[in-house]
Amino acid sequence: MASAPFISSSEPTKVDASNISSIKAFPIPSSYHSLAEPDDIVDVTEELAASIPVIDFSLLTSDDLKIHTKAVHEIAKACSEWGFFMLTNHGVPESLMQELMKKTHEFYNLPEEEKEEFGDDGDPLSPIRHGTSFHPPAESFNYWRDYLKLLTSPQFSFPHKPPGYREVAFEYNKKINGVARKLLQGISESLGLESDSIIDSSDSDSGLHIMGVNFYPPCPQPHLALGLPPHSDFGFLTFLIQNGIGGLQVKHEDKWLNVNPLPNCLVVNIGDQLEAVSNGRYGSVLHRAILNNKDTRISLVVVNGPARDKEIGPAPELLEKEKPLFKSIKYCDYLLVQQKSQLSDGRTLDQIRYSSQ
Ligand SMILES: O=C(O)CCC(=O)C(=O)O
Ligand SMILES: [Fe+2]
Repeated sequence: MASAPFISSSEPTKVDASNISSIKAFPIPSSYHSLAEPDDIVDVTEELAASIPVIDFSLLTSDDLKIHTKAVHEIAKACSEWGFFMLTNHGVPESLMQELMKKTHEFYNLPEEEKEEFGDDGDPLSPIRHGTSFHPPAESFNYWRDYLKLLTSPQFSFPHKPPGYREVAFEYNKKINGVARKLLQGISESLGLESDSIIDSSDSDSGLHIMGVNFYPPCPQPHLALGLPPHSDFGFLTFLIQNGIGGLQVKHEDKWLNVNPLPNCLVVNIGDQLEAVSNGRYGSVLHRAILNNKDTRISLVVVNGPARDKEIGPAPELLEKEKPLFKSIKYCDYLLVQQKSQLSDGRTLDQIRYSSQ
């Protein structure tokens, strides 16, 4: 079973506040003090953040070849220079995203005992996992978030409560899968591959897709703790939405940048499988979630990926002129490696990287 969902229980620590002059004086347990250098979170460059690429999805899907080709070039640039971008005009209705956030709030407002049946058993391939922190068995710090992780493809698994949550998530997931498919085609083209090359070789239409719901309550000492530590995502692409409260930071040119998404956009980042397929051309971006002491933040990610038993490695077409940087490995085995990794060991991808090229 999961460790007790400590965070969503109303008060992390009972303290007599009558003679405390600042919220910062509330102690959070030292096991949450993962920010070794607290100044780290303010060392961000707003100027660079303003140039985060924006991709207009409607141009990618245009019937006009010139417009489509230009969009593919822009994707190539965003993926190779940044590893993430904001996707606008994606066609996922705003009302659907809002309803999903509303239902997520309702889920987290359920009494703890109502969520017990979904407790994380530690198996990354379990259909529904509810828990707290990041990878509880492998980490040396606790992280200030509760999570829900769902296998949404090939079979759609989702909690049956609160009423309507499953249905709205199903609809959202279907829409995101449509966007993900088109984007993977554009990305294939941007690598000089056939449009369906990545989809076909990874059987991603029957792929293992995972939805993650992150719940970050206000943290009394946000300068000491993190919601999520620096990590890269394991799949091809991650699609993120949030409830209007910021907290996502990405590492770019060795600096942490705050991501302030445009209204209704999808924040997309490259994951490990795409770095492997592209033989390192498109880097899987490091990112993390910081905290605040005022508002509950919710983010929701959909990670699409190859079919569980497909062996994934650099696309053979790319290896005609260059050596492979990564070994091929079955997707489900990669997920197990990631799950077992100590976070301090660096990126999981390094474990399948050829040592000297
Ligand atoms: O909450 C966020 O902004 C980041 C979420 C994330 O990186 C993840 O779920 O993998
Ligand atoms: Fe992530």
